[in-house]
Amino acid sequence: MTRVDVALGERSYPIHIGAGSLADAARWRPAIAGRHVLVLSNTVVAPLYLDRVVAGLDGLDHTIVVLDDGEQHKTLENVARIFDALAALGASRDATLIALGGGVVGDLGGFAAACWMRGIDFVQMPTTLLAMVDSSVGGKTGVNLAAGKNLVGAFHQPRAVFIDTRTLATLPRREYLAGLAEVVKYGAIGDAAFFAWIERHVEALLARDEAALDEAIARSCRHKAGVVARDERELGERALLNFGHTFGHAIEVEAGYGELLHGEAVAIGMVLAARLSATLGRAPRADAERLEALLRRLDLPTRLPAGCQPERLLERMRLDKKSVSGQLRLILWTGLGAADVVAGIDESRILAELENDVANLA
Ligand SMILES: NC(=O)c1ccc[n+]([C@@H]2O[C@H](COP(=O)([O-])OP(=O)(O)OC[C@H]3O[C@@H](n4cnc5c(N)ncnc54)[C@H](O)[C@@H]3O)[C@@H](O)[C@H]2O)c1
Ligand SMILES: O=C(O)C(=O)C[C@@H](O)[C@H](O)[C@H](O)COP(=O)(O)O
Ligand SMILES: [Zn+2]
Repeated sequence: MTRVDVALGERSYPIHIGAGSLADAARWRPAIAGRHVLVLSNTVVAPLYLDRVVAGLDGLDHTIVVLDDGEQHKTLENVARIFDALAALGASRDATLIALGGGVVGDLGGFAAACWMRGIDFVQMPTTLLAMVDSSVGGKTGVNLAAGKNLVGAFHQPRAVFIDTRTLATLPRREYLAGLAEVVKYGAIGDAAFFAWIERHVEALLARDEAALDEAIARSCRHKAGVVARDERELGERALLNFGHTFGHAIEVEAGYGELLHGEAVAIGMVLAARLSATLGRAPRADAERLEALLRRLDLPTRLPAGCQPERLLERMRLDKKSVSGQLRLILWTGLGAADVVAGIDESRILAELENDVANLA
């Protein structure tokens, strides 16, 4: 079992990484303070793993909410469903919400926990690679609107994160690869040595080799925990974790929620950000090519899907949460392992980069 701590004063919490932890209630049960527990999951994960968690809730009053599967269900309507279930349970302020599933369940459950009685405890039990390396850590919670990704949300840190790496055995390949995109992101934005490690371990990662996975998850969690501890509310450095996301979120919404996975859209977005950095003379083009080559080896998409309209993508990008007074701010890089926040980019340069991609000129 590996432990990584997120150091946030009185809101500090541990991330426990290891095989089999869901069935080991003695390990996670101490994270539950009160008598009331709501377990949130979805129609895919619940049949696989819910019984392990429920078996550990002996003596507590609990209820279960099972969401329909998919990004299109990360909605305010489903948050309201959770409130109804908490009300029916009679959940008081010392209640705990357990989010058992991928990033959709975690983001949505965390947001419901942030709102119920102005904030109750929540515990993350991530079951996708993406949720293990990224969404279960750091306390960004929220839901999508038709207008854009994660537009409604709150910062609300979990009490603890329990990563049972054994659950990855049932994760579909496409979902697994999407998680690897966020792993690559950590190397790209701040850890060139980790990037090189991923390059050397592509085959092991594709084969879901246990040792390689443990290393990738632990390094990713350590990276994110450090950034969150230094900048919990994204006033500075945390924005770098959004590398590829201004493009990526716009692509995700334009494609239609659930069509392109979050990690896939981020992969395309990171390549666009890297290429734009090169076009603006901020970074070597060879580094953009190296990033794209790695993502391709991981069988991730790196170019815009057919039918994407650059003008529409740019319009969507303007609603990005990093914009200030309507002015876009993008995470670009100066090369592999070094990203920064850039404001004041001429929008025509961004549009041209999108058009190049669509025309496959790159
Ligand atoms: N809060 C954050 O910091 C943060 C970070 C990154 C991404 N996100 C958000 O996370 C979401 C994406 O998360 P995701 O990629 O986990 O998607 P997801 O939650 O939709 O899960 C992916 C798919 O895998 C299935 N699944 C989950 N665990 C499984 C298992 N062990 N075996 C078999 N199937 C399993 C799910 O039912 C779903 O079909 C997006 O909404 C994104 O915006 C949030
Ligand atoms: O934790 C963060 O900070 C991130 O930006 C991590 C991202 O991978 C994640 O997709 C996050 O949900 C995006 O946040 P948003 O603020 O752009 O909605
Ligand atoms: Zn992301």
